Amino acid sequence: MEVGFLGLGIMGKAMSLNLLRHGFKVTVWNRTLSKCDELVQHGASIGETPAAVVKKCKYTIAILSDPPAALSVVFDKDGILEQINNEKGYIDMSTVDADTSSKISEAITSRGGRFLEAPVSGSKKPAEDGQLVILAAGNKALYDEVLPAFDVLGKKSFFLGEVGNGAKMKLVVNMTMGSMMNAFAEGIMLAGKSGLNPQNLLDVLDLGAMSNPMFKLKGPTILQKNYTPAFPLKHQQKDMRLALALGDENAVPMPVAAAANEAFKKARSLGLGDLDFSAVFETLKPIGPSSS
Ligand SMILES: NC(=O)C1=CN([C@@H]2O[C@H](COP(=O)(O)OP(=O)(O)OC[C@H]3O[C@@H](n4cnc5c(N)ncnc54)[C@H](OP(=O)(O)O)[C@@H]3O)[C@@H](O)[C@H]2O)C=CC1
Ligand SMILES: O=CC(=O)O
Repeated sequence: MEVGFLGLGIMGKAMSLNLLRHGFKVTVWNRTLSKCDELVQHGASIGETPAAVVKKCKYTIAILSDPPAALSVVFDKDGILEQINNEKGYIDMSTVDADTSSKISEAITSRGGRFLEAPVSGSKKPAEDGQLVILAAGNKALYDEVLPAFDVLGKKSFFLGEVGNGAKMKLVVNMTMGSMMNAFAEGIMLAGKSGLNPQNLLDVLDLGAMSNPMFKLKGPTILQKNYTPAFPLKHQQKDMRLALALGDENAVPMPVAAAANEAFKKARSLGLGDLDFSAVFETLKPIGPSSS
């Protein structure tokens, strides 16, 4: 199977490598074109523009940072719309809001193309291991056709119906995750400041009802102050922002998520946006001379 792949960030690089490893022919494009070189060493071809990738490939997948990026590769010069037609399918796996996804869907389908949104749950390691959870919605026939690719990229794919449902599900999941990360960070800080050994807290949490892979993975790295990005904090804050807007539209009070969003915003204001989202822990430290 031949696929185009747009976006070689943390997720896109791991996912496209995974497709290559499993025998897919992959044509890659990235805004910073030099990032394609490593993929070429693993057998990928390069498309000079998103339009060139779509011209060459029946199916094109994208995973890009945010709504402006997702819209740009579709609508801008040399974008997808220049080559989309009734023989082509476009699959956007970026985390965006339902409105952005719907705009893209309308533009693609009005030119005869088929569209699927398919954001993913799972971070760098699950992407490397083909263990993502895929939250697809849109054209069901296209979903069925690209399942062989989803089976390589993920451990489970959901088809959630009309365009927008995948985006909404992803935002609900990440809103929950961002709130949990803040509670976890506060717990670790409180344990340490009140004279407990934070490692003991991790051990206790891991044995109880709150045990989960995220605490297991991020607890030790927070204690080591290792914030090498797997999921960049700026993207987690974008997801909180978009989830809060979804709450706004639906009149759902979300005080916990709103507080978590403020913490991520504070982290960004401290210059931590490119670090892992667990770096929100750093916002809990007093700024200036330490006090007891
Ligand atoms: N990392 C994670 O754990 C997960 C991330 N996601 C979501 O997946 C998406 C990608 O995340 P991730 O790979 O971590 O992000 P990165 O920041 O590592 O990569 C972002 C990608 O988007 C591209 N990009 C940014 N702006 C533009 C633009 N205006 N036009 C074209 N391309 C652009 C970047 O290109 P360039 O190299 O030129 O900057 C890069 O390829 C995000 O929506 C994120 O929320 C979902 C699940 C997990
Ligand atoms: O979007 C991030 C993730 O870990 O899922």
